Amino acid sequence: MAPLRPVALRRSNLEYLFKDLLPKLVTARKNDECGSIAVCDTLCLQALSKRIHYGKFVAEAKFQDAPSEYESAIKAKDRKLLLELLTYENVEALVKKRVELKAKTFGQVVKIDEADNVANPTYKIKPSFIANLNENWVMPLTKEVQVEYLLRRLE
Ligand SMILES: O=C(O)C(=O)C[C@]1(C(=O)O)C=C[C@@H](O)C=C1
Repeated sequence: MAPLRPVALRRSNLEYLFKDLLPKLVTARKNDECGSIAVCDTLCLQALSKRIHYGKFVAEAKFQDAPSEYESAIKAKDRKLLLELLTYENVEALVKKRVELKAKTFGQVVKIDEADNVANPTYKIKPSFIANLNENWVMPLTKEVQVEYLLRRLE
């Protein structure tokens, strides 16, 4: 397998993270929990980075499945074609549904009344927000990693 070099997050991604995403998730206010917040943020970013960089293993499997198709796109340095080859829209739709279901399951605020009836479910975070985040940010970055990996695959 070709060496797995890290693919750096581009400035535009960092800008998106701090200017667009975080303000949608949190409210700025003074508090004394900065240390714990920084630890949680770091764990989240590490998990995201791991998920995104697993794209390299997926790309390798895709390459081994159809080496000649990928080789010609790699030799032509054709990013657009590589992106087309490695994209499976049906898989992406399934992943999106699964992410939303997981966000519903794990983000549910579990409340029962005195008669043990489960109240209408409410969520700590809107499940569709997480699903859209995955669709618009995590999957495109995973694919970017796959393209970058494949472009170096024949070196
Ligand atoms: O499952 C794959 O084939 C992947 O490459 C992963 C992934 C994803 O990020 O979830 C990325 C690209 C594909 O279009 C579908 C899904």
